[in-house]
Amino acid sequence: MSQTALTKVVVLLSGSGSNLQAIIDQVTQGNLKCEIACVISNKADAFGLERAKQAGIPTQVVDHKAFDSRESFDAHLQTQIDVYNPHLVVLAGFMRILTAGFTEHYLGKMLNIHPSLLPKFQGLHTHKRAIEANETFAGVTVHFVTAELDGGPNIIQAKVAIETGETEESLAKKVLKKEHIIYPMAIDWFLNGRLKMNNNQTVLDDKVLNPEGFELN
Ligand SMILES: Nc1nc2c(c(=O)[nH]1)N[C@@H](CN(C=O)c1ccc(C(=O)N[C@@H](CCC(=O)O)C(=O)O)cc1)CN2
Ligand SMILES: NCC(=O)N[C@@H]1O[C@H](COP(=O)([O-])[O-])[C@@H](O)[C@H]1O
Repeated sequence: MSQTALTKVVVLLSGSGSNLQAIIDQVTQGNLKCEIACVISNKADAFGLERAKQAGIPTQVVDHKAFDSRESFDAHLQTQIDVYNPHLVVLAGFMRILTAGFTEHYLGKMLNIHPSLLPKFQGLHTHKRAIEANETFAGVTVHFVTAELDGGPNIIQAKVAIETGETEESLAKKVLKKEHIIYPMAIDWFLNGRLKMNNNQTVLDDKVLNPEGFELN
């Protein structure tokens, strides 16, 4: 009997790849039914590429510095991704702002994980900004990617208390533990057809979620 082809996922990253590793681990354990078709980084030295190689996953480097515009970088990146015709594109610490043409092409099938409780602290240096703002909580958001930077509809959020004496490093460590739980969860929901984006809203099991998304306790 022919085996049904696994749904294909392409992962984009720029750094360590611990979120990629969490996804790989869930695939290996049989909890995520998909094939990570390729891991693509804009940084040749991203350790996430090593993690992919150790897992036998094809890798590519598309160096943004080799292109004279965001548009040309994104256009090339898109052609490299579309070779795999993925069902889902996962940004796992991918540190390039993507142009509207690119995000429209993958609208509704591209996810990102962002280390803040969006819409608070869009952009960079989120933990430093949350601590300096005397926030009582920090956290992480998985969201659909749209042209609006970190503005796509939320899917899942997880909170982390900011404690006395918290540092960027200590907070990042606590938040990453939550990231490694909620990203595979969101990907599983998408691959099982439970999660969709409609009219710039997140729909889970045919119900429109609140703007915060599903809150993981
Ligand atoms: N159009 C969109 N592009 C991207 C989104 C998005 O939601 N819409 N998510 C980001 C991920 N991200 C935060 O979650 C993020 C990544 C990068 C930057 C940024 O300012 N990048 C700089 C370069 C920074 C560096 O190289 O260290 C840049 O691109 O000039 C902000 C937020 C991915 N893209
Ligand atoms: N703006 C995007 C962003 O800052 N994403 C963040 O980059 C880190 C990647 O870690 P990893 O490489 O170990 O998965 C994660 O904390 C993720 O939330």
